[in-house]
Amino acid sequence: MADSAETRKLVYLVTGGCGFLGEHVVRMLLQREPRLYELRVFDLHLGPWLEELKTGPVQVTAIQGDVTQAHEVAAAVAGAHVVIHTAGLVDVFGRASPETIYEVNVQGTKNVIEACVQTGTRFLVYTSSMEVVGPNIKGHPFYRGNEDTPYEAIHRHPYPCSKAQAERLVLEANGRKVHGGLSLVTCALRPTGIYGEGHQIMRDFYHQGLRLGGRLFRAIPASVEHSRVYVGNVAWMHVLVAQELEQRAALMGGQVYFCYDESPYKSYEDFNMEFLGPCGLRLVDTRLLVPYWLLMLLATLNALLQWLLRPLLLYAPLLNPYTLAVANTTFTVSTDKAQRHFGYKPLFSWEDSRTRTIRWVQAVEGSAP
Ligand SMILES: NC(=O)C1=CN([C@@H]2O[C@H](COP(=O)(O)OP(=O)(O)OC[C@H]3O[C@@H](n4cnc5c(N)ncnc54)[C@H](O)[C@@H]3O)[C@@H](O)[C@H]2O)C=CC1
Ligand SMILES: C[C@@H](CO)CCC[C@@H](C)[C@H]1CC[C@H]2[C@@H]3[C@H](O)CC4=CC(=O)CC[C@]4(C)[C@H]3CC[C@]12C
Repeated sequence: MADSAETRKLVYLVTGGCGFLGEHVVRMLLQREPRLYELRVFDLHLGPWLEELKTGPVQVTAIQGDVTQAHEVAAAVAGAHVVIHTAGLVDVFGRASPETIYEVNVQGTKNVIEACVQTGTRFLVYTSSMEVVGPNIKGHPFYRGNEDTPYEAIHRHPYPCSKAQAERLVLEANGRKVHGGLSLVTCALRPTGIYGEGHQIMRDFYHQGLRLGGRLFRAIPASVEHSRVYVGNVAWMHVLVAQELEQRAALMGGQVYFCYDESPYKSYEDFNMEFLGPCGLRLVDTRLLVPYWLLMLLATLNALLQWLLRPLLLYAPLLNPYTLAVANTTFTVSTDKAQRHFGYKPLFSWEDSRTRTIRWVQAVEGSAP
């Protein structure tokens, strides 16, 4: 579409716009939403890279704010046509308290919804998570499931509980009258494990491998498969949903969509090696030496250490009872609902996603751990 002033009339707000996913959503909007007049980037921690975005035709407004503060959210939402709500505390490592996780992920989402209702913003896209579904506390596998697959979604950990509550609030808000008398249209996207440029956990694994002499030790059987999705395709799905939500409100309003692409089903560790292998690391199979019960013991010791050290320092290793259980439970998605409902097709092929991620990891080598 031609870049002309009369086409540029929409105001978007991206909460968490400086996060791993949020930054990709911001950049994707600037590349793929020709109607954009103003892009508001709302985050607790603003990134310096935002400055470079202020030279283009779109007004980029950086807003340092806290989603737990209703008045800050309302001020950021007022006048926006679309809100993409990605802000959240993504903590399965015990860094934040359950109360804080709830405050950000649930109360923060309530604040976003109420701000839309009070100020008259009609379109809300929420970044939910596969964890709303599973793996559940019983370790039941979710094998090639879709949005309609029956599954006992029971959780205890604060993170999946908070995401499930927030998603439910967003879907229940669909159809509420907003200021001005029109209806709020909401939907929730459920990414599986996101990877790509900026993924902190991938960076952590890479630095762990460098510290261990170029080796990572397999803890999870290769047969335990996870779905993973490239961050660029997750960002693209967010933008596409936001663009289609008005025209297809009756079909898409109140719906959930898994985020998916052509990334292969593999165990979490084997999938990571698609990027870490070409960067010089190798995965050593130690499962004969380290049986699962010993892994559980190590994970439990990590949790105990975290609790004992908390008054002195934050000890938050990747391995804890929750992350081990999740990693050790198959969770794969096979669906085309997003394509059927709003014509989604991945923007990045698996080969392109892999190449981009490898290049990023290679660039990470020089960065501080
Ligand atoms: N990383 C993953 O594999 C997956 C992530 N998700 C969801 O995607 C969303 C983004 O996740 P990531 O980009 O991975 O995490 P991230 O931690 O990189 O980004 C979250 C952003 O939210 C901001 N934020 C946190 N608390 C805030 C507050 N009180 N007020 C304002 N901003 C706040 C952070 O500063 C950060 O920039 C989250 O809602 C997460 O639950 C869903 C599925 C998978
Ligand atoms: C046995 C351990 C040492 O090798 C392996 C530890 C791997 C874990 C750190 C990851 C395994 C599965 C990941 C989670 C999964 O991708 C689903 C997620 C969805 C989200 O919404 C946020 C991230 C996460 C919880 C993700 C976090 C890291 C793992 C637990």
